[in-house]
Amino acid sequence: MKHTLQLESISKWLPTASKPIIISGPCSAETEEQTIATAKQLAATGKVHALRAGIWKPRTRPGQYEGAGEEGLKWLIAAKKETGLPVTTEVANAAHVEACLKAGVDILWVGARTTVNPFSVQEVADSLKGVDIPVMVKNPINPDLELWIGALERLNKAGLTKLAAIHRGFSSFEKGPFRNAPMWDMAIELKTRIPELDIICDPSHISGNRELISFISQKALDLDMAGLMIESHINPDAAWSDAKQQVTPANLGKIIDGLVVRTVSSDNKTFKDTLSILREQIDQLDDEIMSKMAARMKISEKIGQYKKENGVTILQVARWEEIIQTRITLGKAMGLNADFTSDLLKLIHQESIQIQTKVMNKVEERV
Ligand SMILES: O=C(O)C(=O)C[C@]1(C(=O)O)C=C[C@@H](O)C=C1
Repeated sequence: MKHTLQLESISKWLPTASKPIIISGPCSAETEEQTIATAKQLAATGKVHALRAGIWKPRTRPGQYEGAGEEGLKWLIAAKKETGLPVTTEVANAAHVEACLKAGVDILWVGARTTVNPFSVQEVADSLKGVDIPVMVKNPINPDLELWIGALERLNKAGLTKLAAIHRGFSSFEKGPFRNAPMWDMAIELKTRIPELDIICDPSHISGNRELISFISQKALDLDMAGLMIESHINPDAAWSDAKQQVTPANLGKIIDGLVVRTVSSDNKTFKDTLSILREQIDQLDDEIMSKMAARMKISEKIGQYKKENGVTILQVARWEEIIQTRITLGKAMGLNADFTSDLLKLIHQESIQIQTKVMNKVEERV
């Protein structure tokens, strides 16, 4: 589906920010002192472009710290006055939006648990009609790209053009090394479909663990994301929410210093020439892969016809097992990753079955 969003890039609405844009601050604004002290230390690093803090916290189970509420907005604005940093917080309904606009919050974000619900997103969008404020939209907790895009569209339809997406990873029942599975292909697909949309990565929520923040951040920058939203706290271990994933402002500075910022292209002539030679080689190989693939499918079609005439089933589990095992071994010997070979073969098998299904169901024309 084609998506036409009217967008203004972050460089227009955070003019002081150079790539990567860094948004940082505590998971939750806990007290006025903690909010202002964190903001001051962040500003002192000279590396942060906006201050974040959660005021209303959607928690999985009741009984956890659910945020300071409207009172916290005052602390955020006080921190802005002290540091000059624009401030941003999460909104989930019209009342939150109204309170933020009244207080003078600069940027809003819609959280993952809100993006999943079109009613809530619509409520936020409606309450922002006629207001010119940047809004960042976190991915929904479930890996549904259409829902993510749909939320951006709802806001865009309400007249908001200063939009960005935040990639914070996806919830899953199976627990992997990350708190939220990054599913990078989802962010890549979003960027491919809407190239003019800036994406900010939230390595704190993806990792759930401060040790992995550098790794995730670097990966995000190498996928050409516009910036990072990283949680920080003056005393992370004592944080009232998400303690394990927060870093001190000083450590945030170190993480940022350690990142390699690469550009999408280079003006270096040797680089350009070499890249174009290598790309030609890839074009050539892709041509060969495609024609081999087409030839393979033709044979599959013939097998389908032959099976049809002999009343034999399409699926041949033993043969397929044999193909998987031999090709994985072969691929490994050639330096190919076993998962890659297996995924590729699965796709080929699906298509092959599809082709044979068509053959089987084709009604022969009578002459
Ligand atoms: O060997 C066959 O019987 C085929 O139909 C070919 C093929 C394949 O594409 O390799 C397709 C379906 C079967 O499950 C197994 C293998």
